[in-house]
Amino acid sequence: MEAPCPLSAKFEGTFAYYTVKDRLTQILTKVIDTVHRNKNTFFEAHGDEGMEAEKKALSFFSKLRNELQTNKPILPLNDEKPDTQIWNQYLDYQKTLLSNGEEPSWFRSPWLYVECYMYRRIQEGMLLSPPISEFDVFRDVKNESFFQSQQAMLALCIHLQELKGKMSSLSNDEVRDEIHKLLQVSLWGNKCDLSISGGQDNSQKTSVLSSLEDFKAFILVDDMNSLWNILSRNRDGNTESRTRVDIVLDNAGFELVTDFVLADAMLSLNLATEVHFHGKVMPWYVSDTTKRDFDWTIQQCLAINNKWMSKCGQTWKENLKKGRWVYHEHLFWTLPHEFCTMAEVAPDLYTELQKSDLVFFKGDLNYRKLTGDRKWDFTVPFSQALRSFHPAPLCSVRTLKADVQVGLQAGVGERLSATETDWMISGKYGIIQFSPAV
Ligand SMILES: O=P(O)(O)OC[C@H]1O[C@](O)(CO)[C@@H](O)[C@@H]1O
Ligand SMILES: [Mn+2]
Repeated sequence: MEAPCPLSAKFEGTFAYYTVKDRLTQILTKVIDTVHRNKNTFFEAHGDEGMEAEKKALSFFSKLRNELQTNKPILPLNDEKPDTQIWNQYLDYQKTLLSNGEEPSWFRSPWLYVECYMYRRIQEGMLLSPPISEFDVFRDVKNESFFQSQQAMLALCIHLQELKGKMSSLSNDEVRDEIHKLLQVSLWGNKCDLSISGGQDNSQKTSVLSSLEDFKAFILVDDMNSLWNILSRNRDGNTESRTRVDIVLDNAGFELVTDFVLADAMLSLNLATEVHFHGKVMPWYVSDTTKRDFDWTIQQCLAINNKWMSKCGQTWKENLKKGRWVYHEHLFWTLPHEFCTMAEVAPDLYTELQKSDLVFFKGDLNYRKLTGDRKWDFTVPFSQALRSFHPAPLCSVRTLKADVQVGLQAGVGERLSATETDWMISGKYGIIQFSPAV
């Protein structure tokens, strides 16, 4: 079967249209404010050169915002990074999809492409403004969101330490229930992204643990039992066996801490022997995790004046040191490509994922890339929408913030659409959706 067409702002009135029209502009405006607000920092670090660079970056971003608002053609990139050519080739490819000499543009091209492109252009703007090129324009909001959700993180860290304290006395069923709880925490942690909120505070203020039962009704696809079948193998099996779990990370802040807690529990409860994390090589979709965010978060937890949380930070640091946790970077995660092209575009990454026993894909954007961000029917099987992307058994853990969803039972999507117009974009609903390797 042919894949349906990609979502795009050319369909007026859709969420894609609204995102390109309003939310992306709002995010660019925030970027401009942030660069401006950091003027003194640039001056202190680089003197007049820093001031010049700030001006340069500001004029770049204002021009970019204008291109977006006036639906200008998508331009090739002008920097010299390992992915520059790939982006420019992708633009050429997008051109081949159009007829009548039409050019790829913000409101006509696929939403996934233009939205990713905006973040890559922000990166280009910084790269072309030395000496402030390394400045992460989203750093301040990411840090802020970490501090805003500290109470919720603390509750989680206490829960984890208590769990570890009693784990030797837990039955298999109890271990399963505990890991299912932490999976759900990691799912609802995905509500906290700063892209859907246009960069506004969207942090978790209360403990999610106590609300899990109430939230259960909002999990539209619950494949947790399939995950347990994989994870419990290590626990039942002989001590020689290895179980590698990969987590393709999404947002820093509260969500990242939920992922750390899940990863820690999987190791502690003997469900996994190693956890591999995959982060972004550049600031991405406002709150996505970069290496700096990853290290910074662990460091913050470690240094905090609270014994439960600092114990967590300490363990996580040791896990990294001992190779039980491994951090990976790959530029494929910040390309506009659907994941079904990974084997061709990034064969090394595909091979890496093939080594895994279970790959978690956190968040909405990963789901859009898994399914190609296309207008699939709600009941199309997940494995079909993946279109031959099957490096390993995989699982999407995502709250719905974009209008793409597959693998629902017949009638569910229609029933929700009839009663709640925003069910696909509000973040209220979630999925834990599994696909075995085929
Ligand atoms: O952090 P997540 O869960 O990938 O969400 C990113 C957000 O950005 C979008 O991709 C569009 O701005 C939404 O679909 C989603 O709300
Ligand atoms: Mn994100």
